Amino acid sequence: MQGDGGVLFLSGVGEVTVAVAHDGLSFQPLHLDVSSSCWSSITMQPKLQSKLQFSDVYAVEHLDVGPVCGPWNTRTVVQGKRNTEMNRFVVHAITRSRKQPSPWVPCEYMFGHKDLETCKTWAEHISGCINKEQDRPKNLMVFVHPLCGKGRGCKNWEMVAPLFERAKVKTKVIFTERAGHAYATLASLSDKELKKFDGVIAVGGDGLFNEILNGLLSTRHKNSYPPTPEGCRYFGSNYKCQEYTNNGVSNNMATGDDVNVLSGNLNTPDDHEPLLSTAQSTGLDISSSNQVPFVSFPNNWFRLGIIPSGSTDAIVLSTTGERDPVTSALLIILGRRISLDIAQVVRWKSSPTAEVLPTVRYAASFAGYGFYGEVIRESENYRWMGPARYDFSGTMVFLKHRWLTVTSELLWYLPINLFSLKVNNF
Ligand SMILES: Nc1ncnc2c1ncn2[C@@H]1O[C@H](COP(=O)(O)OP(=O)(O)OP(=O)(O)O)[C@@H](O)[C@H]1O
Repeated sequence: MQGDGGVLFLSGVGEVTVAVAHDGLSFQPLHLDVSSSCWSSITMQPKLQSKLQFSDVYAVEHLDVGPVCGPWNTRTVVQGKRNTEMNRFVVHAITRSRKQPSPWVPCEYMFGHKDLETCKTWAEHISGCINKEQDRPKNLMVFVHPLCGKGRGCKNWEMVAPLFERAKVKTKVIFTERAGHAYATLASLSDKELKKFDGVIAVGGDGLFNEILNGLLSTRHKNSYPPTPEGCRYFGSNYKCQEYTNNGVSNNMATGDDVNVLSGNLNTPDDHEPLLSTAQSTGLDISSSNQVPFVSFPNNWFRLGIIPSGSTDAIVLSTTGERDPVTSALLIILGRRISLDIAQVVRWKSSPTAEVLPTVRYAASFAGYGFYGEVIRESENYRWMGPARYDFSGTMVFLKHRWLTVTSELLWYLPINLFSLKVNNF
């Protein structure tokens, strides 16, 4: 490598002059009769580009001596069609898929050179450039729901895990064993532990994501509660309701007791919600359950991500727009983000001591009540049916024909950052 470029052998193209700019690489075939069709005539793998942005590169690997292909343009004889043995390194990037169902797929630019040191220098230089890319995660906590959707949670994780490994993103993987596992793990995780991670990934559907969201925010989102609706007065004094901020605490700092009061409240029997059963072990080393949180949300560093594997995947469809595990994994690794509005829903309920206490939920993308809530609750009894359970339980609930009277009011929205798609190259 000399200065800002040099000559390398690019697999499928032949000898190229490689120029390095601050934002990427560009390649120019050295022999002009290796025509531009070389870039587009490749049908065996995703199309290579004559320019490569560092923001699209997720890994660089040095390889041993081995074969590098000649030009794929079979009409040319310049470099020959045979493989040539040389020192190699591979630049792993993402590209739009031409043939596969995934909108984004990994693609490889394999470079070769007869000199080992030249190869090493190039690989190190490109690695250095991609390490300067901001906002990429280094350490992620991953929850995999084995029974989500059509039962593809584990398979989807197995499919994308090598991408994280190649990009040197560390992952702590937890396979959920029951409803509420992800919620309990995150809600009780010490902030010191949480700070070791750059984000949390759900390999599952909307329900698992919702557990993660609630587990993270339940003790760490600090804001005054939204104004109480008129109806609250029926349970007690409105003033009393307003006194609480999130975590069941007043404007003063949280105490362990306050947090426990709310946790107890979350688990009242009339909730019947799987995401809030927190009694069993979480599988993580929790240092303190009475912690005073110092990680608070919203913040700019912590990210959430979804590898879509559920029955409906509504949140992924409203972020990346694609229900594709590989696309999501690549966008997560590259640190692409989009902001997602989160709604906080507070229900005021009277406790056995007649005190009015808040029950708090967070929702992304959509929140349901009444018919929708009943369908979701009913459908959990038929998980073995797969996604068809929603049609079945929808019919069942419809036939029950229950009436509910509801008044609703939009309270407020909190934007938090999510991993996902930045509209770029689309
Ligand atoms: N190991 C488990 N066994 C039983 N239930 C689980 C387990 N892990 C998580 N759950 C619960 O299953 C619920 C649904 O999971 P998830 O959202 O991943 O799949 P889905 O319902 O098929 O997808 P979608 O929500 O997109 O329709 C979650 O709310 C979670 O509480």
